[in-house]
Amino acid sequence: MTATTTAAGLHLADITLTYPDGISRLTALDHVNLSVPAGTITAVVGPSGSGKSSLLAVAATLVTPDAGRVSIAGTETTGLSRNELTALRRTAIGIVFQQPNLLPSLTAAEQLQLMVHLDGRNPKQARSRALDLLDAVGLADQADRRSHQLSGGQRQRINIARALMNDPAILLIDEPTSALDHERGAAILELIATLTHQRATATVLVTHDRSLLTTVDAVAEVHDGRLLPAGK
Ligand SMILES: Nc1ncnc2c1ncn2[C@@H]1O[C@H](COP(=O)(O)OP(=O)(O)OP(=O)(O)O)[C@@H](O)[C@H]1O
Repeated sequence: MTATTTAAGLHLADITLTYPDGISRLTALDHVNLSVPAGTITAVVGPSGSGKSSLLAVAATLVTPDAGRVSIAGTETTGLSRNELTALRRTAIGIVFQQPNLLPSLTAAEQLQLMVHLDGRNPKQARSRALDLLDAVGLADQADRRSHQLSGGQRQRINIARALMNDPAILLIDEPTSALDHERGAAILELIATLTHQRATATVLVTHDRSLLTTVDAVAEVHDGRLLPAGK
C-alpha cells in the first residue's frame, strides 16, 4: 500500500470515547485503531451495545472522541472548527442510515437532487448526476416514481445512491439490510461492494448479519468498545 492510498482512506487512531453515566463515565470505545483504505470495505460486527454505532458516529465526525485522531481522505480532523467539520462532511463523507428517510412528495431522482440543493451548489448538473447514480444502483427506470411506489430494497438503493451524490471519499453505512430478507440483503451488499470498488470509497458497514460477510474486504469485531484483531 502506498502512502497516498493510506492517506486517501479513513483512519481512526487510538480512539477513546466515553459517555456520562451517572456519577462516572461509560467507555464506549477503548483505544480503537481502524484503517480503511480507499476502494475497500470493512464490516464492523459485534453484540448489541458493543460500540458499533459509536464508532460510526466518530468516523462521521458527528461525535468528537475524548482522545485519538480521525483522518478523512488525508484531512486530520482534530482541531477543525464546527463549520470546517460540516464542510468536510458535505464534501467527503456519505452516510447511509438504517432507515432511508425518503421524502414522500419527491421522486427518486429528486431525493438525490435535493442533496445538491441543500448544499447550495449549482443544481444544473444535479439531474444528470442523479440519473447516473440511479442507473448505478439498478434503478434507471424508477427515476420518476415516488417513495411509496417503491419496494423496501429499492428505497435502500436510493438511500445508498443519495449518499454518493457528493462523490464522497468515505462511505459509512449502518445496518443496510436489517429490513430486508436474506436474498435482497445479499444483493444490497453486492451493490455496496461494487460501488466501493468502482468509486474508490473507503467504506465502513455496520451489520449484524454475519452470513453476508463474504462480500467485504475486512471484518472489524467490536466487543465492549475494543476492537479484536482484524480478520476476514
Ligand atoms: N448517548 C449516549 N449516552 C450514554 N451512553 C450511550 C450513548 N450512546 C450509546 N451509549 C452506550 O455506549 C455503549 C455503546 O453503544 P453503541 O450504540 O455504540 O452500541 P452498538 O454496538 O451500536 O449497539 P446496537 O447494535 O444495539 O445498536 C452502550 O453501552 C450504550 O448503552
